Order: sequence, then C-alpha cells, then structure tokens
Amino acid sequence: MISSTRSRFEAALSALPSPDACAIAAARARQAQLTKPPGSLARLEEIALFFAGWQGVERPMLERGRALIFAGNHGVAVHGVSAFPPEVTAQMVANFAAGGAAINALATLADLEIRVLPIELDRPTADFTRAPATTEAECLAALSIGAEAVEPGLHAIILGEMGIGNSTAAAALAARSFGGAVSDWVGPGTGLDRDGVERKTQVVADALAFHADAPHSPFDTLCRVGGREIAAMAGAVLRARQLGIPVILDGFISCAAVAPLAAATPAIVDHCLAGHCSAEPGHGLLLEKLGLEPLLRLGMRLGEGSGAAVATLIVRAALATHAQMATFAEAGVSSRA
Ligand SMILES: O=C(O)c1ccc[n+]([C@@H]2O[C@H](COP(=O)([O-])O)[C@@H](O)[C@H]2O)c1
Ligand SMILES: Cc1cc2nc[nH]c2cc1C
Repeated sequence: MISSTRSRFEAALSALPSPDACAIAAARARQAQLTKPPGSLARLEEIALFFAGWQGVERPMLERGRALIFAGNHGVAVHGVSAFPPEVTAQMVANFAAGGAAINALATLADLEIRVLPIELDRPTADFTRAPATTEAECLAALSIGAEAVEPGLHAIILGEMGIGNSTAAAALAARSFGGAVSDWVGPGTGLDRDGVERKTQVVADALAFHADAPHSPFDTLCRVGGREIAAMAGAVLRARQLGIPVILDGFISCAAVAPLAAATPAIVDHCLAGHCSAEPGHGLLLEKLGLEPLLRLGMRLGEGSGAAVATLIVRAALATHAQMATFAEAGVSSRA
C-alpha cells in the first residue's frame, strides 16, 4: 500500500513511472498507416497515443473502466459556504446506490463500473479556518482508501466526488498550491449568490492566513485545507500512476485534489486527462496551472464524475478509431502522392 505512511506517500511522488515510449512509437506508426490524411483525427489521435503510452500497448483498450466516486463532509460548511446543507452528501450517496444520480446514467452510457466510497460522513473534517481539516492519520487513511480502490488490470479510472462544502476546500487547496488572488479561486459552487461568494472568499482567506506558517509540502497542504474525499482522490491518482492506469479527472474539486502534488511535482498529472472544464471560475485557471487542456467545455458544474464520464465517450471514439480502422494497404486506398 503506497500511502500508509507519510514517507511512503512522499517516496511515491518522487518516483513516478514514465509512459512506454516503444508503445507510443508503435501506436504512432500504426496511425500513419490508417486510412485518413495524417493528423486528421487530431486530438483523438493524441488521446490514443496517451493511452498507448500508459497501458504500454500499441492498441489500447477501455474494457475495464471504473468510476470512483469518493464522498466526504466538511467542517468548513458551518460558515454557510454552500447553497445546500451538509446532509445532502449522505443523501446523494444513497441516490448513487439507488442508481438515481446523473453519474449512474452517464456511467451506464459510457460502460463504466461505478464504485461509491463514502468516507466517515458522520465525522466531518475540522473547520479549517481554525485547525487542520484532518489529522495526519485521517489524511493517510483517506489516501489509502483512494489507493486501494485502484486495482491492477483496470484500463482507466474516472475520478469523481461528492461533498457539500468541498468547493471551498478546493479553492483553498488551489490557492495554497499555486498562489494568486483568493478571489480568482472562489466561485458559486452549488449556487451561492454574490454575497455568498464574498463570504466564501473571506473564509478561504482566513484559512490561508491561519495555515500560512505551516509547511507547504503536498501532504501538509492536503491535511490542512483538504478533506477525506479529496485525499482519497489524490491517493487514487498516485496509485494509478504506479500501475500505469490513465486517469480522467472531472471538475474543479478533482483537479484541486492533485494541485498540492502538482505544485511540487508537475509530472504527477502526466497520466491524467482533464475530462472537462467546469463552470466553476477557478477550474479554467487550475487547468492552466496543471498544464491540462480539457476535452470538453460544456459549462457543467455537477461534480460526481459527470464531466469525466461524458469525456469517456470521446476517449472511446479515440480508441475505437485507433483500433478498428483499416490501413491503406488493407483497404486498397492509395496513400498520399
Ligand atoms: O465539478 C465541479 O467543478 C463542481 C462545481 C460546483 C459544485 N460541484 C459539486 O457540488 C459540491 C460542492 O459545492 P459546494 O457549493 O457545496 O462547495 C460537491 O458535491 C461537488 O461535487 C462540483
Ligand atoms: C443535489 C446535489 C447533487 C450533487 N452531485 C454532486 N454534487 C452535488 C451537490 C448537490 C447539491
């Protein structure tokens, strides 16, 4: 298990595997033979090469894709930073189990297995304007839950979350990791009005001031202004990297989960695709900081892995064309003069 101690987490982050250059070269050579003008499938070709590199094969697959939906509750919600009450987290977890949420419909459409992992919903994190959100032990436990949800043999992981108040934690993580004006990272989340966004901005500023003197290591930032579902997503991303499993990130919160890791080690997102850019204003900025170009911009702002699940359909298009198209020789089509 990678994350059972802080030093294992840090060691994993400093020893990131690279993609398989031979598999990428073989996949690129295949693309050059397929019946299309070179480069005409554009981003789809890049996605196929990305999957080839991480899966280490010329023709990558997506037969076993898993959507991991982590849920957690947040002490910072006492400050009225969400348009919804905290009990909605557990209620939505029940809705996921019953099959009634957007992610259920989208995962079925995208042929993804769903795993929902609620983490101690009855024990919200501490209010991080006045204490670390989690203890080191709590943060490590959540990292492990995320890591253990990623198993060898999966072809891709779709990351999602549910947690009332977690867009406040995400803003704090992004601001502490990448700096800049707090207001650039704070937005309406589930639907705050202007006064609400102002209050939320002050809460994030208070949190950053409270933790200002603490170390800025990835682990310290995750513990101090993160949350259980957020640490679990970070653990899943790290474990997926060790196993060579590509990850499709979802919205602002899943990207914020990797922000502290990426600020220290930018290559941590090399096996990640940004499924979409959400409507949360900080998400576009965060994607820039992470160096990720989103597959979709649909103005979605739901979370729960929904944007990543829709993006999976684009990935399927990329892998299907790459694997199934005929070559010029096979089809008897003349190649370029
Ligand atoms: O994915 C996003 O970018 C996104 C943007 C706004 C809200 N959300 C979802 O809404 C919740 C967080 O919003 P809030 O207002 O409670 O902080 C959480 O359950 C997220 O999944 C998600
Ligand atoms: C209803 C609801 C569904 C969600 N799914 C992810 N975040 C959510 C937040 C709310 C409020």
